[in-house]
Amino acid sequence: MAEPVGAAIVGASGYAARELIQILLRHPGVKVAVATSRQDERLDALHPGLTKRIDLACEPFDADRIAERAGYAFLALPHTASMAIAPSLRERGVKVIDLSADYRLDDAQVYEDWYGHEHTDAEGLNSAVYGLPELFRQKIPSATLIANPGCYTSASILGLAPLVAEGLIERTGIVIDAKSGVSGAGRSPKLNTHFPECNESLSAYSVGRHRHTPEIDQILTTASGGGDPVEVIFTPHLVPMDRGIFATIYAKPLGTAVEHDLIELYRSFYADSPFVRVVTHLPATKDSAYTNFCDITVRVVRGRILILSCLDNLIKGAAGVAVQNLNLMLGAPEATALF
Ligand SMILES: NC(=O)C1=CN([C@@H]2O[C@H](COP(=O)(O)OP(=O)(O)OC[C@H]3O[C@@H](n4cnc5c(N)ncnc54)[C@H](OP(=O)(O)O)[C@@H]3O)[C@@H](O)[C@H]2O)C=CC1
Ligand SMILES: CC(=O)N[C@@H](CCC(=O)OP(=O)(O)O)C(=O)O
Repeated sequence: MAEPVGAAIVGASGYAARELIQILLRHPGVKVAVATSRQDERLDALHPGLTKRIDLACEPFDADRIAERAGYAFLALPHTASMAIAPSLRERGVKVIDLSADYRLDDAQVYEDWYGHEHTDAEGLNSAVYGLPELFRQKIPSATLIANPGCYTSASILGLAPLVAEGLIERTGIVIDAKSGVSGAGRSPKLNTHFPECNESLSAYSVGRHRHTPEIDQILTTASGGGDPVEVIFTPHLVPMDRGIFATIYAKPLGTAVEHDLIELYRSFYADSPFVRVVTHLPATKDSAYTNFCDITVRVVRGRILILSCLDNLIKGAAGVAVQNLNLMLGAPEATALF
């Protein structure tokens, strides 16, 4: 049997990193060979809930040491931290799957406008492939840098892609009312995710200015085949639950919409996508929690199309899709280690 490929987890103490490690520990073709952290700790001390033991101590980030032991690096870092180190890995031949937002937007100026930071890796931005396999499966195997999608973004894009690809809805005025569990904000404590602040409370945030807006617009415009930009009104909410994203999406059809036909369209659009479940019941976050599934259904109400889309933010929204991307890059079955 071939030797497993080495993988590095950068930012090993975070939530997305924990899910990645958990998934990779059951991957037959991959060995977690390096974990880097600013914390001098063992992985099992950082993540006592891992269901399989891993005997690995974290080390400070060092591109040379990663390149010696790993062909692939997952960057589970905040945005700006990823683009500060991705070039050093790629120069050494390490393929990068970046979970942050640093390589998702095509245009450095749009990144600067929405993230408030200058983009410092133009070459990376040009070569990155957006890692949503359901739309870009053909491009991923040859990529050397994957821009893994955001969690709200995946739920929203997967919910809308069949309609924009078929030109069935108006391209502007699409409303995405989205909710996230608190783990979506990461493990580092912040005031709004402090228990007494968010427990027993539901709140909207970043109204009209959430950074996932241009990402959703960009990918849906591509999925529509180009032309006038698709524009969404995206409103995120924080919900006092650990995990899960739920997006309720409203779109105006260009002709008469028939629910049954739309369900058939979605089934056919995702026929080759093992992790999109087009369902007829109303989905709930509990049904996709801890899985790599995105559950979607469609309704027609008073002439509007409603799409309900939900997934686990840490798995289908982050670590699970990252492993889907790795599998495609390795030429392995896309679902390896994910069921
Ligand atoms: N949480 C979610 O649902 C999703 C998250 N993402 C994205 O994935 C990435 C990781 O998210 P998540 O795991 O939730 O975040 P966490 O805050 O849980 O973890 C991020 C880790 O990055 C390291 N880190 C933090 N700041 C810096 C810095 N300035 N320089 C270097 N390293 C730093 C820390 O690791 P250490 O202390 O070990 O060095 C930290 O634990 C982010 O870009 C996030 O936006 C994407 C989709 C969904
Ligand atoms: C609840 C919460 O705070 N969620 C995060 C999104 C998590 C995510 O997908 O972020 P990236 O685009 O950085 O990968 C937010 O709204 O910024």
